[in-house]
Amino acid sequence: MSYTVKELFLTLQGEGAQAGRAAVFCRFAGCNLWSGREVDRADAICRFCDTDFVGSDGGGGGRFATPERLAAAIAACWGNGRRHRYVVFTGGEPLLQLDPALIAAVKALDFEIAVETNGTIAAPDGIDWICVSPKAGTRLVQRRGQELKLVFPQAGLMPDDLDDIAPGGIALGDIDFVHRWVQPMDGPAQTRNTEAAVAWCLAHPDWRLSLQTHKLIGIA
Ligand SMILES: C[S@@+](CC[C@H](N)C(=O)[O-])C[C@H]1O[C@@H](n2cnc3c(N)ncnc32)[C@H](O)[C@@H]1O
Ligand SMILES: Nc1nc2[nH]cc(C(=O)O)c2c(=O)[nH]1
Ligand code: SF4
Ligand SMILES: [Mg+2]
Repeated sequence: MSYTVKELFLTLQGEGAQAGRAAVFCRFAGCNLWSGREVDRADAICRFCDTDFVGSDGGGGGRFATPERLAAAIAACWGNGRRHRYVVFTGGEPLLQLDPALIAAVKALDFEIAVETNGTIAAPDGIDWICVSPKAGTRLVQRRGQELKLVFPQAGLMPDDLDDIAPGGIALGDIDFVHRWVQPMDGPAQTRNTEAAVAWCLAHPDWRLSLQTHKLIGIA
């Protein structure tokens, strides 16, 4: 299988429980919830996306013919050190492309593997850190992982709606995550959304605030 990558870059994970950790970001092209074209945004299932994932023209992007070639590009992006290697597969929707062969190839180069997914596709085995960010109007297929990161507020998918599906603490029935975050929706109402997210966490201490810290400090 070949892989289409929008961009590859070394930065700090900006969000969630791994915020501040050095990581190679492998941003796959394409998503199942939006074409990525502005003309289609209003009709998309996911309408608030902050990311350009169309094509393969970003820094380090391209078509990779084999898992070994993509893994080698990820390792080159990291540099020489073999310790604490960390790759975050994102997109677009990474689970459209991330497969067992690529997981094995980056593992062979000593990487710990994380994924940022919308939760509509089951994750393959072998991923060390699964962050699911569910989207209103979709079925939550990937219901376990390390973190659940809800972009907030989303009409039709408030944290309460998840409780309705399966009440009772962090393990919500078969919805089972170690951490639960609300992340203010970036966009025109960002300030108001942040205030609302703070208020939510104060009233619901089982949820924590995730800020997009890379945006705060002006890195990718
Ligand atoms: C661009 S998405 C790519 C991964 C995957 N498709 C997903 O949605 O989880 C990466 C992360 O950014 C979040 N995100 C996207 N647009 C956002 C926005 N406008 N404000 C805050 N977070 C956003 C997503 O929910 C997800 O957690
Ligand atoms: N620094 C940084 N951290 C991130 N965490 C999740 C991101 C994403 O777009 O998936 C992201 C991103 O785009 N940049
Ligand atoms: S699911 Fe993720 S990549 Fe796709 S449009 Fe929504 S936020 Fe963007
Ligand atoms: Mg991002």
